[in-house]
Formats: sequence, C-alpha cells, structure tokens
Amino acid sequence: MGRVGVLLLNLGGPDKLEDVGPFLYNLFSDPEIIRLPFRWLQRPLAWFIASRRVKTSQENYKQIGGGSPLRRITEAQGEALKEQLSDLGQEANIYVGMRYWHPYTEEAIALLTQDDIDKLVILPLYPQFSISTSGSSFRLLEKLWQEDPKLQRLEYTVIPSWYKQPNYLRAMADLIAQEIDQCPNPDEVHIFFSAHGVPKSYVEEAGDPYQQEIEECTYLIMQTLNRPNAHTLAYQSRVGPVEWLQPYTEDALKELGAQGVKDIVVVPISFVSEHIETLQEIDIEYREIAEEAGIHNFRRAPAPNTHPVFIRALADLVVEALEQPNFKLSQAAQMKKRVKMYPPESWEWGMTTSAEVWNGRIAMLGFIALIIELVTGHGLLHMIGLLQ
Ligand SMILES: C=CC1=C(C)c2cc3[nH]c(cc4nc(cc5[nH]c(cc1n2)c(C)c5CCC(=O)O)C(CCC(=O)O)=C4C)c(C)c3C=C
Ligand SMILES: [Fe+2]
Ligand SMILES: [Fe+2]
Repeated sequence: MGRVGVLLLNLGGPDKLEDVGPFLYNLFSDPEIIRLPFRWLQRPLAWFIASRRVKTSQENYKQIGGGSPLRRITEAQGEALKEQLSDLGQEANIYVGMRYWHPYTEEAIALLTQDDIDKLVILPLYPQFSISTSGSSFRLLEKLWQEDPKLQRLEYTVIPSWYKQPNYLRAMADLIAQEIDQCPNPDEVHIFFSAHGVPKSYVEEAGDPYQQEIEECTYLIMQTLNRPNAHTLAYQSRVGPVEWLQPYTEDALKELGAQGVKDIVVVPISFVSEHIETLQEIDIEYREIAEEAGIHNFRRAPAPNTHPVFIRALADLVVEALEQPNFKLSQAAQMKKRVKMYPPESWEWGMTTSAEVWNGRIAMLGFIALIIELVTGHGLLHMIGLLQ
C-alpha cells in the first residue's frame, strides 16, 4: 500500500463569538439542513434565520467559554488516530474537513491533493448516517470530485456509517459504566440516550436511515453494557416550527421525573466530541429541566473524544476499509430506501400530497414577501394601509 490519507469529516463550530453569525449562515444555507421547495429562497432565508438566532446562539457559546471546542478535539482525535494506526503498522496522513467552519472540507482537500496520497479513506465522525450530517458532507465531496480531474484520479473509499463497530460500542459502554458506578445504587440509575433530532419528514419522506440506526445503536450499546438498568431514547436540539423525531428530550425528562426517577445518566449518542450540544444544552439546559422535574442526581457520560478504545475503533475502521472493496461517494450519498425527495411538480386536485405541498409553497412565498416588507418598509400591506 502506498501513501494513505484519512479524511475525518465533521460539522465544525465557531472558534469565537464573532464567528457565530457566519457559521450559522453557512449551516442554514445548506439544503440538506433546511429543505426548501425553491433553491433561490435558500440564501435569503438562511440570512434571515441566522440573524434571528445569532444572539441566543452567542449567549450559549459564551456559557461554554466563547467558542466551540470541536476543532481542537477533532484535531486531537486525528493525532491519536495517526499514532494508533502507526502502532498497527499503517502509516497515514490525517486531514480534518469541517462542513460549515474552518478547517473547511475544501481546505482539507487542497492539502491532501498537494500531499500525493495514493489512497484516501473518508471517515465521517458521525457514527450514524443522516442526510443532514454525513449525507451533506458526501454531497459536497461529490461536487468537489466532479469539478477536479486530479481528485478523479485519486483512489478512495467511504465509510458511510459505523455505529455497530465493536470497539466504539465498548468505548460507549465503558463511559456509561464509569458514570453509573459513581452512583449510590448503580442498578437503579436510568440510562437516558439523548440523540440529536432531525425533522420527522427526513425519515418519513426522504428515507433518512438515521432513526433506525440510532435505535439499533442504542440497543447494541445496552447489550454491550450488559447491566440491568432501565433506559430511554429521546431526541434533542429541535430547531424551528416543524415536527422533529419524538419523544423530545425535555418532555421525556419531565415524564421520568413524574414517574419518580431520581438518578439518571444522560448519554449523548450522536456525537463523538464535546461541543455546544453536550456542554451547554445537556449540561446546563436539560440539567435544569431534570432537576425541576425532581431528578436530583443528573450525570452525563462524556463524549468519546480521545478515549483509547474509541480511537482504536477509528483505526480498525480505517484498516478494514483499506482491505475491503472501495465504496464510492455516489453510493454513500444515496438513500438506503429509494424514495422521491419531493411530491409531484404538477397540480393534482383534492386533498392530495401535491396540494399540501403547493399550499406550503404559496404560504412560504407569502411569508417571504412579509419578511421583505417588514425589512424594506415597502410592499402590498403598506400600499393598502395595513402596515405603516
Ligand atoms: C436546523 C437544523 C439542524 C439539523 C437537522 C441538525 C442536525 C444535526 N446536527 C448535528 C451535530 C451538530 N450540530 C451542531 C450545531 C448546530 N446544528 C444546528 C442545526 C441543526 N442540526 C444549529 C443551529 C447549530 C449551531 C448551534 C446552535 O445555534 O444551536 C454542531 C456543532 C456545535 C458546536 O460546538 O459548535 C454539531 C456537532 C447532528 C449529529 C445532527 C443530526 C443527526
Ligand atoms: Fe446540528
Ligand atoms: Fe443542533
């Protein structure tokens, strides 16, 4: 085997408070994050949503020290992975490519094309696949590949998702056991898996395998843990007005409190690094909700970060990927369940899906017109005197 490269993909996070606005704009500009019927609406809406969210988001980043630790932790994971691979006899260059902030995926690709890599392993740092995470990064990579003949000559393979990897499951079970064993009655502790949510339509309409992979991963971690504890799976971090996967973490915590549960260990199951959604959302916001609901012993299992068994899992994934037939980006970006992304473009009479979609589109246009009118002070409502 010639020179091997490993491209670690992650979402990225603002390094400092001034980065929060542009980071949010990048995130909401992604059609895999906000799925709109019209592409031209994407950027104005991204600007609008990012501007509305920036203050709250900055307040949250302030509470965790003024920026995201994601870059630092991902780079540390990369260094540990390089060392572990070397111990296994596989020398490799590691590159970090973030989707919405530095080091951007494009920057990582520029570096690795300079380095004359013979084979590249593309490894998303998301154990479970979702259209909104690994899927979005794969689509971006597909586009970069189409544009660059040098990349087209590079041999590569993709690891689409890896939530069943035995050492990953072992690392998660270790981290949970360490927390449980610090409680006075370890067997009585309720294990609360908090997965990142996605809109329900991703799963039900677009065929995102995310929910199924999360459910299977929860089951496999519980099997690996092999303890008698009760457990719950819920979904956190909902953004916007549409329905996301349920139960929501906040509701499930209140429900457990009402049932008399006093000790819980929260397990962040979609993430492999500490970041705003573990350090702020779980440790501060959900802790407060749990304590108000009567759950007084609230603990959280740390994210795997650079846990040696977890790093070994990443190394095993790379070694196995090098031995197996190559998996292409076009295969990885494809949904497992082949479904149409949007209902028909043409009108159908009656209470059909098509009618619902067109109603939604018309409502969206009205909403955008209203925003533009509120921002510019000109428009139909001003003309007819409803707005001054
Ligand atoms: C609006 C829709 C969003 C979807 C869908 C979504 C899915 C999703 N995200 C992660 C992991 C991360 N998200 C992070 C930040 C982040 N995500 C959203 C929105 C959606 N995520 C926002 C608005 C933000 C910014 C933070 C905020 O304002 O709340 C991060 C980085 C966090 C950091 O430390 O900077 C990660 C990582 C997963 C795993 C996922 C679906 C499976
Ligand atoms: Fe997110
Ligand atoms: Fe989020």
